[in-house]
Amino acid sequence: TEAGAATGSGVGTKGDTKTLNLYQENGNYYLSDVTHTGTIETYDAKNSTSRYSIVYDTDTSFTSTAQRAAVDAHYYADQVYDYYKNVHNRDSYDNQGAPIYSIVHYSRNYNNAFWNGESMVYGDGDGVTFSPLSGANDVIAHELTHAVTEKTAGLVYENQPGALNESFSDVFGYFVDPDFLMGEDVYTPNRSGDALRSMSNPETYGQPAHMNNYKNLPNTSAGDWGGVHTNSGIPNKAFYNTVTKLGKAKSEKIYYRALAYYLTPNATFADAKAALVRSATDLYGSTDASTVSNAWNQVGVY
Ligand SMILES: CCC(=O)Oc1c(C)cccc1C(=O)O
Ligand SMILES: [Ca+2]
Ligand SMILES: [Zn+2]
Repeated sequence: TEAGAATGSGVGTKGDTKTLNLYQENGNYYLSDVTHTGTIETYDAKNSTSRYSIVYDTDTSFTSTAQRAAVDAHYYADQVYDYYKNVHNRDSYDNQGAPIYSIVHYSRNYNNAFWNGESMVYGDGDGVTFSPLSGANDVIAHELTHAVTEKTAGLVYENQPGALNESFSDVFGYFVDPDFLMGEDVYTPNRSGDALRSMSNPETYGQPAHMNNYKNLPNTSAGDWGGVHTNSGIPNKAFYNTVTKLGKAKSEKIYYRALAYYLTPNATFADAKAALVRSATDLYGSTDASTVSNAWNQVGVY
């Protein structure tokens, strides 16, 4: 038969069955989703950090244990692509239909996920701190939003702009997975009810929720570039204050507008407040804008 799009199914990291968009050629079925402008493709690093090969099978069902992380990465990449297209009319992270690449089984016992400038990369976790990191849609949304941020505001990954970079990734993680926990589905598989971060109560996981507790860490790798994963608790709490008042529909338009039109690479928390207040004014007027302003006042950003 002619090569082209096919539909299949796979078993994810939680043992659940998911429908998959595939590409069929010469009797092989690839994790290559050709239903959008750019393809969405999923690769396997096989515990290496430099050699990847596209995941494929000789039939349309991806049910092996080794394929589970790839099934989730592929399915959730499509879900996050659809979120940005359907809600914000943004065609992939560059708004020009860039292909989206995911790499799973990166390294060994790797408790990390990251955007490497062209692909989302997921470790398998060590089974204690994390289970395979592609198993949570808020993680995929977080990573792909790093790519959106890079193509829009370009928030520099250090100090306050870096903490904003992190926060915007968590915020769009909320919009795709609307609960205030981040990474809860892959964090500590042997303990329930906890998470990597909490946006409603950042302090639960050691993050500040107010400027009075801003942590001045060194702008080094060891200092997490001025504590970008620590100080993001403050803008995350401001987001929590905003979305609990304005709701998801208004908040996602305000946050996307600020990210795509107003924020600049060296934005401080005060700049982010101003950008969000301006976006709220543009879209919904002064009452909602003052709600946003108060949300930031409450975390000590005046
Ligand atoms: C919610 C996703 C997330 O935070 O991924 C990271 C992990 C698990 C470790 C180190 C960095 C990141 C990141 O993407 O910032
Ligand atoms: Ca979540
Ligand atoms: Zn991040």
